Amino acid sequence: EKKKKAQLLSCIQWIVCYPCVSNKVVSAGRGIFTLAVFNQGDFVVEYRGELIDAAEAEHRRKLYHNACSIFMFDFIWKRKTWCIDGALEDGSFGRLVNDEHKAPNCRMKLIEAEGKPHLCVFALKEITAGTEITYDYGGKEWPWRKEVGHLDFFPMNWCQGLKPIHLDILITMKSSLS
Ligand SMILES: C[S@@+](CC[C@H](N)C(=O)[O-])C[C@H]1O[C@@H](n2cnc3c(N)ncnc32)[C@H](O)[C@@H]1O
Repeated sequence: EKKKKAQLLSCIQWIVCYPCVSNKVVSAGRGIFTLAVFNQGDFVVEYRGELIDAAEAEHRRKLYHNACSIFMFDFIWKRKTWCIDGALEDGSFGRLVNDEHKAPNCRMKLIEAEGKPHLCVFALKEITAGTEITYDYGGKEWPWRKEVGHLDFFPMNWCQGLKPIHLDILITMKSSLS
């Protein structure tokens, strides 16, 4: 168990954040690139933030600018909608991983640890050093997939009314990831 936890922590330190220039759309903003090799199935990074319920998430979406709402990750856990609010610039990397729906190298999974849900990114295949970490944000027609190019061109409030994401794999772990 200790070894597993140490591995998870060191994985996180292998990741570095650069302004994103490698994405097809230059204005993807920041992206997360790995400095080390990840193998298929490896834990890569956690999408960290504040765990809130659906009512609080709805309330915050009304208050937040789109640029903050985009960091609110809705998901279903124990038959209810929950949200990890990653709007705060807390220096964590998971919230900065960009979307890739055609050939993502990672996927998001829901992990339950010590009775709480955690959103964790796992490698779908071997990822070589220097590669941008990406996962598929899910079903929505995200504006950048239409290659619009910049957040300023996105319609107002397009973040509101997004459907929660069903993450189909649930792993239960005893120890916390933090
Ligand atoms: C959760 S944030 C990811 C981190 C973001 N790149 C940043 O710099 O803060 C989601 C935002 O990143 C941008 N983004 C994510 N994936 C993208 C992609 N494939 N192409 C263009 N922009 C993308 C969009 O502006 C989106 O609103």
